[in-house]
Amino acid sequence: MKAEAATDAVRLQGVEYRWNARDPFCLSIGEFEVSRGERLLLLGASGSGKSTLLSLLTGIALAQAGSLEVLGQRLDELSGSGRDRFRAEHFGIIFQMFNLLPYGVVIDNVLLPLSFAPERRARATAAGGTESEARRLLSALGLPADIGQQTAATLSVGQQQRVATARALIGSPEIIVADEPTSALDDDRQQDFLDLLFGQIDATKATLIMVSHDRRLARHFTRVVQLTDILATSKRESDKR
Ligand SMILES: Nc1ncnc2c1ncn2[C@@H]1O[C@H](COP(=O)(O)OP(=O)(O)OP(=O)(O)O)[C@@H](O)[C@H]1O
Repeated sequence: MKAEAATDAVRLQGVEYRWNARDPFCLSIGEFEVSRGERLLLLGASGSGKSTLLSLLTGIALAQAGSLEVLGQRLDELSGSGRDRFRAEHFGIIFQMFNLLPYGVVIDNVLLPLSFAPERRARATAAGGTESEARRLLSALGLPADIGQQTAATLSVGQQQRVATARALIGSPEIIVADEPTSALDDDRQQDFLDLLFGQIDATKATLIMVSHDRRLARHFTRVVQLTDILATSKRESDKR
């Protein structure tokens, strides 16, 4: 479906999810909305369910109850392959472990999402060609000009993180999701990285949803939400007991 500009980026209501039926962990969200263009930081302790929530938002996991809409599209109305296409087209994802193809060269890693996302490919092509757009992003993220043909496995952690970020940004998806992308960096490099990321996001007006347990990042964002504050009331009460 066509994503309408008037809809929220993300809207959840009464969403429940367990990874498996016998697992005591259940993520249970009352209401949660993210407007388009927000830079949202979602804070929560380790194991509280932040990555699980990102898996639900991106359609990697499917909620067992409730309603979850992204850009006006209910994800449970899409088939598994439809959710995969929707994710590739509308989300740029920076994973906690980056998930680069280790034996692929940097340029191929950055271009990868375009194989599954015709609208993103068309935008990157219109911006001057897919390869030149990949190189522009790598350079804007502070990587040297000759890095494109290097294999991903030979990069430092900081370089891998920037390549993963270029891969998320290419073709200007509407929503950028980042799972603790700064956790491996010292304070100065965190600040550098966030400045570069925000600079690129400002240019495309994308929505940013970042999860972290590090509340010192809060000042960089337009809104900060504690995961415990969006849990369904019954779940919050049982956590207190
Ligand atoms: N792919 C998975 N399969 C099964 N269980 C999972 C999976 N991912 C997470 N879990 C479980 O879901 C619960 C919440 O984990 P999650 O990774 O969402 O928390 P988190 O807040 O992101 O933690 P961290 O900050 O340590 O990354 C944990 O009990 C975890 O073991």
